[in-house]
Amino acid sequence: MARARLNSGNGITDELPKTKINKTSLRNVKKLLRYLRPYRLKFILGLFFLFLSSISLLAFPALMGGMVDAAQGKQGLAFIPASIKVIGLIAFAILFFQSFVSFFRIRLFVEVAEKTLADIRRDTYFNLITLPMDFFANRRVGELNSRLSADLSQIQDTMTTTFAEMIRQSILLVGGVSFLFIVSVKLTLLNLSILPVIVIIAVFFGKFIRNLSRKAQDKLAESNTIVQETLQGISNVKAFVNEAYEANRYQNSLKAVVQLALRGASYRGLFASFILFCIFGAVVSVIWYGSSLIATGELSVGNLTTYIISSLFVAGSMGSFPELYANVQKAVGSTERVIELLEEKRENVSIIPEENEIKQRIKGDLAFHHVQFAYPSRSEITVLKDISFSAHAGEKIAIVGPSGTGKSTLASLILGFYQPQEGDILFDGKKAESYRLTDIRNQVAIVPQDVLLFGGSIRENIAYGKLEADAEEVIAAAKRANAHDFIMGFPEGYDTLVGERGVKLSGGQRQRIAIARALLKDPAILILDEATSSLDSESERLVQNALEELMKNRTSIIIAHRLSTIREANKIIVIEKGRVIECGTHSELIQRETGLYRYLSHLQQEKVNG
Ligand SMILES: Nc1ncnc2c1ncn2[C@@H]1O[C@H](COP(=O)(O)OP(=O)(O)OP(=O)(O)O)[C@@H](O)[C@H]1O
Repeated sequence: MARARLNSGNGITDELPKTKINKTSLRNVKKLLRYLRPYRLKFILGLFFLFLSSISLLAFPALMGGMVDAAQGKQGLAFIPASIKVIGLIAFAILFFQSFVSFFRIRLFVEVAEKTLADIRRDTYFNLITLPMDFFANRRVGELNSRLSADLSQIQDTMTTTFAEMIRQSILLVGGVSFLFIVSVKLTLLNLSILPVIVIIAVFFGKFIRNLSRKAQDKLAESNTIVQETLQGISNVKAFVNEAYEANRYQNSLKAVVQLALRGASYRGLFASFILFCIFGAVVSVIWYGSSLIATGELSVGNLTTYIISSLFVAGSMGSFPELYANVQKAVGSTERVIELLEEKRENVSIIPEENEIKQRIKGDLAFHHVQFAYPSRSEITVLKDISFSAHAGEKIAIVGPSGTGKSTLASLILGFYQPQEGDILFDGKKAESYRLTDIRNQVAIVPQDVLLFGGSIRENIAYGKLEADAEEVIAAAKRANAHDFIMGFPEGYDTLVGERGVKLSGGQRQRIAIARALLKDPAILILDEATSSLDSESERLVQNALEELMKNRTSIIIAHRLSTIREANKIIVIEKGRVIECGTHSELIQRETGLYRYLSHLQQEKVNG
């Protein structure tokens, strides 16, 4: 039974796994329920309205029965008037009251759930962005994001709908069954005697059928994979003239789907017939037995009406419980995952801007002292081995080496994304650990290889380096980064939107925006991860000039791919397989007959000349 969604959840929760409800999972639910606390008064009021609306619904079977009896002049219940008209008016009054109360119940529940969920969403996001890099290295971020939003929607759904529905259906069930007993013990016992048999068969059979249909779905997914694979690799299929082979493979797979589906259909048909038989069998039995009780004067027609309406309530609530329970199980699973994320160990970074202000200034001396590092997710491979070097404030240090030797890893360590397992990184002669993480990151800037811009305006993207910067500062930085002219060339100037990830700008333009951003940040230490993809020579010159401007008066660590750009560096460090194998100035290194730097340098020279 699909219920209308009452909240802002995105409804992709169908595939969420169910979780067993036990002590541990309930403890997690309790933890998450803390988020309800600020809204508890509204929540309790909502519960009260829910209670009122459910209770008032229970008056209907008695009123309807009373009305039928009143029509025959036999209305004998003390709490119901004898006039049809009065009963009808009371029924409408209750109906009106019920609608009125329901409105407030829904309004309150949705408000509480929306606000609570917004708080949980906010906290999970805050937590997520302050988690260490290693957390993200081990997960696919897109998957994490969609899973998280599915989990939160499930929790939201449960809070707004499932929870209320469970309470309502429980009240209707208890009230309904009580009515059944009050009206006729004999009839109720007859009903209840058949019920367990139906329930047991339905539960077992239902599980069996669900299994079958899951298998059919899996098979269908398999056959879809064939289509996807062959279309993606269509050139292979054609080059090997394997169209017939693939067509046959697909046809066989489809056959298997149909076979499984047909098997499922037989059982499903059997099951449906059985359930229909049971439902109508129960109706016929009740009316049959009820009529015979009317004939002997043990029951009035009104009583039978009350009985039938009450049993509809009871059947309805019984029928809704499996789905409601399944939803609760899913929500418990979701809660577990959300709590897991909320309890994940965070980096020491605050989300309050004032707390991240620089407390300890860094002048710009940087040193690596016997640093050894392996990524936590791949601890068996030591990426950096015994790395030592030093840079005085204001110097230019170039890091050179073949691809995959650990140059970017070195940059990550400077930024404190990871901590070395052995050795120390020193800023102004003091160990990195003696600084707050935010002090280091606030005074180190990186201009990465692939500049990623956020989807806002150019102005916002530059100001990302210093959020409090005013318009003049942004323009000054853009001018120094050789970006002002091209920005002013756009009709909207600094308000031009850069498109998702900055796709509307060229590579060189994006780089100059990143340089302007770093200029605004004005760091003591700059890390420059040189772009491998080459720009055209004019763009290259503009970027290079901007970089020279950026490197002035600060320590610069240049991860260089084009050796022509680092001739002036104070020191060139050559890394191979995670070790420093050469270190010196360009003129020193180029003289080493068998040196790697000399070899790489010649190689690039040949490429340029050739
Ligand atoms: N997050 C990570 N988790 C595990 N291993 C990683 C991670 N990032 C990089 N590595 C591994 O560490 C090694 C060094 O990578 P790194 O990116 O530092 O090399 P690089 O010298 O910068 O290469 P390039 O010049 O191609 O950019 C590689 O073997 C890489 O596979």
